[in-house]
Amino acid sequence: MLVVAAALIDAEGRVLMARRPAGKQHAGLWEFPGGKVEPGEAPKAALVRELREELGVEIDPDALDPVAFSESLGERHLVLLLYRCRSWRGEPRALDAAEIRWVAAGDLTALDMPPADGPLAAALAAEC
Ligand SMILES: Nc1nc2c([nH]c(=O)n2[C@H]2C[C@H](O)[C@@H](COP(=O)(O)OP(=O)(O)OP(=O)(O)O)O2)c(=O)[nH]1
Repeated sequence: MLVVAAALIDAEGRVLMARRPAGKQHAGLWEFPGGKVEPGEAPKAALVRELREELGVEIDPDALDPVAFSESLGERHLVLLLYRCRSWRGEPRALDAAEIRWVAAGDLTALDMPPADGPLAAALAAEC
């Protein structure tokens, strides 16, 4: 399963994190907004679509820069691609998540996250 996710970074260098809603796998854990790439879909196009659906923001695919990827061998083999984004249109809203929060880069690794996210948060924090 290929999953794309974004670190939206604001002017203060904080990262937007989303808490997974009840009833879903990893409920209550903090994740980077994003979702599954559909068959035949380009990764960046999938991420633009997911951020529109989940946060109500519009993003130019050219504003997405790859940061790192990680893999997790759970029930399903997951490959998670993380992109960085510093510009978008609209104010992010929690349309899908239980909650969204701006988090200082240095505080990211303290959040409870799905297993695949830890290495990505560390890579992002090291660059910010
Ligand atoms: N969006 C996102 N998903 C992540 C992260 N880390 C991680 O393990 N995942 C997993 C959780 C899910 O199994 C999958 C993303 O799928 P999703 O959020 O589109 O779909 P879902 O299973 O929650 O719900 P559904 O669309 O199948 O109903 O990737 C992350 O940082 N962001």
